[in-house]
Amino acid sequence: METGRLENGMPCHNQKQAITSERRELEHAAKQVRFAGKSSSCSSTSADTARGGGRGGKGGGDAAAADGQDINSNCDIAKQIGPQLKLLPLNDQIRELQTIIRDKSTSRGDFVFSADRLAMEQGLRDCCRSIRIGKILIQSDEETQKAKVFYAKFPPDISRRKVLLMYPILNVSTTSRWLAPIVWENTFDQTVIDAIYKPQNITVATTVFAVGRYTRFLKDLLESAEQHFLVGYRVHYYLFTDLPDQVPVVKLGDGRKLTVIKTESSNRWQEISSRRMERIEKLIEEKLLHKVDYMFSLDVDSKFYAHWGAESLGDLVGVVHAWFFGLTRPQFTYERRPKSQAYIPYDEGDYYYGGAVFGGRPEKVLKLVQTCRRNLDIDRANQIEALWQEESHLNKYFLYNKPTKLLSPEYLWDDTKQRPSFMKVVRFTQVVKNYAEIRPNP
Ligand SMILES: CC(=O)N[C@H]1[C@@H](OP(=O)(O)OP(=O)(O)OC[C@H]2O[C@@H](n3ccc(=O)[nH]c3=O)[C@H](O)[C@@H]2O)O[C@H](CO)[C@H](O)[C@@H]1O
Ligand SMILES: [Mn+2]
Repeated sequence: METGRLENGMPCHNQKQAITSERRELEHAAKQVRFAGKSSSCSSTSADTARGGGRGGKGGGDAAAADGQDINSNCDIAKQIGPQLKLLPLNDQIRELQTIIRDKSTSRGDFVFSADRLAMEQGLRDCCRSIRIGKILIQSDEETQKAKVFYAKFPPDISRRKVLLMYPILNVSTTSRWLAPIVWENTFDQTVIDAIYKPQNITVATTVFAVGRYTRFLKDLLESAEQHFLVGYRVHYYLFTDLPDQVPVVKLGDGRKLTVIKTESSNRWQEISSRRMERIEKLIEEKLLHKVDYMFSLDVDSKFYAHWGAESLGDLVGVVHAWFFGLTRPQFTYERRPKSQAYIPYDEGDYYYGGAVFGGRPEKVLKLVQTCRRNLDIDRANQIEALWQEESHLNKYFLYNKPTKLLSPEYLWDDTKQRPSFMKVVRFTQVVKNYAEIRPNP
């Protein structure tokens, strides 16, 4: 991609309009160059940061490189294509224009003025009448989930030309194929949601496991939860740990409770993570069924950064894993060995769900954890452990028992991953951790 021609060689017939200031704007707008269907521009210097860190060395790196929404992967693509591709960084002028058009108080006139400058096409046509413009529309195919060119019209000699790629429109999907909502910022009205749930005086049970050295995450998780997680609602934390002495004292808000449950340790992290299923099963049967309205299971190595409210509640709730959002089926790290109960063939699957967050009504979650626990037992008897332990089994369960509500990666981000521009808020994130230092085994 090359903009030099715009400033130097491009024949501009309408010289009167191409006054210096307009040219400068054109230049600035041209810097908004991005990939169609990709989220962000990037500079080559950020290309090597934040790759696959959250997956403990298995599977994640490749996935990150192919992630359509990942700012870093744009740079990887730039590297693959070679020096003939130039990515221009987002600058303050563009940010200013974007801020103006998103501001509720912007006047109609200012909106049109700024939107025109961002869109650029008319400006280019006015300025440079001989410029040839092509269009391309790429979307994921509903069936195969692969990128599909729906429409393309280019000048016939495009291969010989310098191409300025601009103004992609990026959409995130807000419903699944089975019409379950996918919760993103701006897809819900918090006032309406609270008006529905507050009068019901609901209680939300929340299970957290902190075994061995993972107790160190408790303070940040609980303190940030008190600031952001279902604030104003009754929340009952059930904290499973082998080290009750290490549970920090955290001041809880009104109507909020914490119960510590002593649990066994294990010398394998895979076991600790997987055994959550049977422990949650027992807890639901003994304490939660018909007593609480909703529940969540959360990873402890996490932190809340922003509002997580009643918009997250539903009969059966799953969250789209940050590293796999926007990827296609074959790239998901499902269990691929038919011998495992978690097996999912390459031509099946909807999303890759994170094991760190799931929830719903207790009776629905009970079915989920029972099924996963049974399948984990069968696998154990057959001496096979699914690639991502209970997360693999959870993905299998959600394939045949579709969640009624999906939370977007805003609800399960990863601190090692750069936030793409279309994602307005990070609500809950996996914190950076040194796996070798905190886990009982490699
Ligand atoms: C973001 C995400 O979806 N993470 C999932 C992923 O990797 P993660 O790397 O997030 O797994 P992890 O090390 O955080 O383990 C999952 C959870 O098990 C607990 N724990 C684990 C080890 C230990 O020594 N002590 C302890 O308490 C703790 O609550 C932790 O949050 O895959 C795991 C299964 O392999 C789980 O499904 C995680 O939820
Ligand atoms: Mn985790």
